Amino acid sequence: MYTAENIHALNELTRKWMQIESLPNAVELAAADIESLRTVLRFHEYQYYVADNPLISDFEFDGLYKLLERTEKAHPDLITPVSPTQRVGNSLNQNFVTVPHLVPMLSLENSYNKADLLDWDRRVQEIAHQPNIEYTLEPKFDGAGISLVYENDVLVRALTRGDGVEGEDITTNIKQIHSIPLTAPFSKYGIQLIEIRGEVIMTKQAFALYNEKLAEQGLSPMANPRNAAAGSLRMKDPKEVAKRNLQAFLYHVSYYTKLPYATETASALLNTHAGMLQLLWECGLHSPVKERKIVKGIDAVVQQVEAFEHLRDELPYEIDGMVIKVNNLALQETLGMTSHHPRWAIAYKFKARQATTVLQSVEFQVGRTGAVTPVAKLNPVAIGGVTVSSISIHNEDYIKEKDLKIGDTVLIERAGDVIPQIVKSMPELRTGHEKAIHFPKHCPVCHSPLFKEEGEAVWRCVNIECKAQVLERIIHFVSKDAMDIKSLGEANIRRFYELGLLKDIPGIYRLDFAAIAQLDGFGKKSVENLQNAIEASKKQPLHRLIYALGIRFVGETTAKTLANAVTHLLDLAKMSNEELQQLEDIGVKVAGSIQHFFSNAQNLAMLNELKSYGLQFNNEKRTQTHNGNLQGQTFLFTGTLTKFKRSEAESMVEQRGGIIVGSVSSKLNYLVVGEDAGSKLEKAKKINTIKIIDENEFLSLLQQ
Ligand SMILES: NC(=O)c1ccc[n+]([C@@H]2O[C@H](COP(=O)([O-])OP(=O)(O)OC[C@H]3O[C@@H](n4cnc5c(N)ncnc54)[C@H](O)[C@@H]3O)[C@@H](O)[C@H]2O)c1
Ligand SMILES: [Zn+2]
Repeated sequence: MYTAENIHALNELTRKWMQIESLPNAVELAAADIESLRTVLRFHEYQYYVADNPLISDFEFDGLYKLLERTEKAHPDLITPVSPTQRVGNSLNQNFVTVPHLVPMLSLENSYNKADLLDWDRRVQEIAHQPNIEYTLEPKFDGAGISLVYENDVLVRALTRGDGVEGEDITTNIKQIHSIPLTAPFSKYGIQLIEIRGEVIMTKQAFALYNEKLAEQGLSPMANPRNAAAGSLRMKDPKEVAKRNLQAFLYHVSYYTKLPYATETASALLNTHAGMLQLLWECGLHSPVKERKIVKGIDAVVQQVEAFEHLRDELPYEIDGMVIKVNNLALQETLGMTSHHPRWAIAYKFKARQATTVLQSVEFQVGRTGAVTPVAKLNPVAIGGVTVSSISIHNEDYIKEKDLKIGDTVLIERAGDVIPQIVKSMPELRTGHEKAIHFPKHCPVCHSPLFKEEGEAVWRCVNIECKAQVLERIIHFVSKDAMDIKSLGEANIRRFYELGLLKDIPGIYRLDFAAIAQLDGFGKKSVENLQNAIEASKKQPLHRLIYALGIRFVGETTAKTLANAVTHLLDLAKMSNEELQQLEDIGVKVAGSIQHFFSNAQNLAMLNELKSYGLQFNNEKRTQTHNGNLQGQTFLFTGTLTKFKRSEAESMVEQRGGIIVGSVSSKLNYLVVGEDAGSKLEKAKKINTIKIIDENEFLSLLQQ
């Protein structure tokens, strides 16, 4: 569609309009410039919707789109039916059958500031001929839009948004999502056929787990939950979809027909948007009834969106803004829609979390397991208030997959507390001066040759004495989530190592404090602190020690599982591969790595030395709670607990000898269900050995 030359020219035009758009005083273009801006927008729409390959961030695109809107408003005579403002985007995929929506699935008008909201409210008031409009606010869920049709209480069809007029039929895939019921009692409300809109999302937790699994298989991580969710919908194998643990929020009824015998007043819920959400909820659909707010007047709206932006990172799922809707459905009808969006709703977008920048160079770092990780150095760029200047690019396959070169323009994303990721490179924008990234053949630290195991993406330095690895192992050992020896930070470890004062992990417990006291910057007090902190670490519970050892694939969760499974650390050395695999979430790969660790003579010598210094090798909980009434029973909590915090409930179980597990499986004894329990409950119902109990039953179980 576009030649390389076109792309370069359009990229330059884009940068020009972006600059103009970012000027402090909103400018409008001269009539003659409109067509050029439209060409730029059409190009980016094509890249985004058709080629699935955006070259600017959404924030940048929205800015250009607004510039066009403003200009068209000033010159209404120049609006043409083919202007980008006159339609919804196009993203149809040939692999699925397409089916028309009952009502077109439009876009939303976007706003980024208070002034835009006030402006919109003024327009609503004008058309409504009334002040103080009642609005609802909902999170703008950051996933993939879907449309569902229930007919005679049965889910008959699920579509993607597609081009807004027609969507792809993804019914089979959607049926894998547990928060979408296959049947729902709409007939109780006199409804025969109903079309519902919503968003399929992946929670932050499911996303993290999914990425962990990808990493275990040596595959590259996904950049964000949205891509992971959207990608799932169009997968060919529904079983794969089921594995991704997707969820859905249903937030809009776009159409319904009444049963012939239904009276006009079948339900008062049918009069407002909030009522509709309630109706969906009562029919068993996951609508945002708890999340939504109803307010009067735009000032209250502004207050609420600000409050929500602060909450953003605490939510279990990603949202990229809020959607504000007119609550009264009759008024919605009066307001109607443009060809692009309904006039009764507007999205308020939060601060952007994506940006484009240039990849300047690549450094290679050696980790504690010898894995060599390439780290890209970037032109510093601010995203969501933080400046990002370097970013892990994981491994050689990742570099190939993302097609990264030094000098490339890249799109990066920083979502909440997730480590920033490169979403993509933009080979279209290359000038020919970019350089390939060459992976080293030798360890950048100890210079021994690097090896790559069959089926793995990672190159490793296998020299066990490699300085980088030794240092990283010690740094990991003392880190916050491991032995947490705060006074012995990374800088001290490096310094002591260089001076020959610290060579390995057990060396921490035979540090020569007299020698340290002689060093610059170490007073009596700081040496004492260091000594105390090291001494205190001997009391750290077993699971921290296991995690601190840095066994490959053994993260904090697995370390807890292992600690719970034994009474003494060295019991792990005696467990067979099969026994290890019986444990929660331990598969063949993790079990192999644990066995590998415990069969290494050097590791065993290290453990024996640590033991001789008095570190906690016993599972204290097990020895103390040998007679606990929940001894050996496994528990999992789901939903919102109302009587206690989840962490409290978990420690009550552990104090009585019970074990907390991470997921529903046949190894689970009790599922404790709070409010709004979701997929875990559904899954547990299918395994009849699991006892499903509520909070009260849980309490009486504790007291037995
Ligand atoms: N980067 C680029 O080059 C480029 C090009 C074209 C478009 N885009 C981006 O695509 C976006 C336009 O896409 P869009 O039309 O899907 O708009 P949108 O994503 O801004 O908003 C509309 C969507 O929000 C979702 N949504 C989530 N929660 C909702 C709720 N509670 N109520 C209603 N809807 C809710 C729905 O799926 C709906 O379709 C723009 O933000 C633009 O930045 C980017
Ligand atoms: Zn090395």
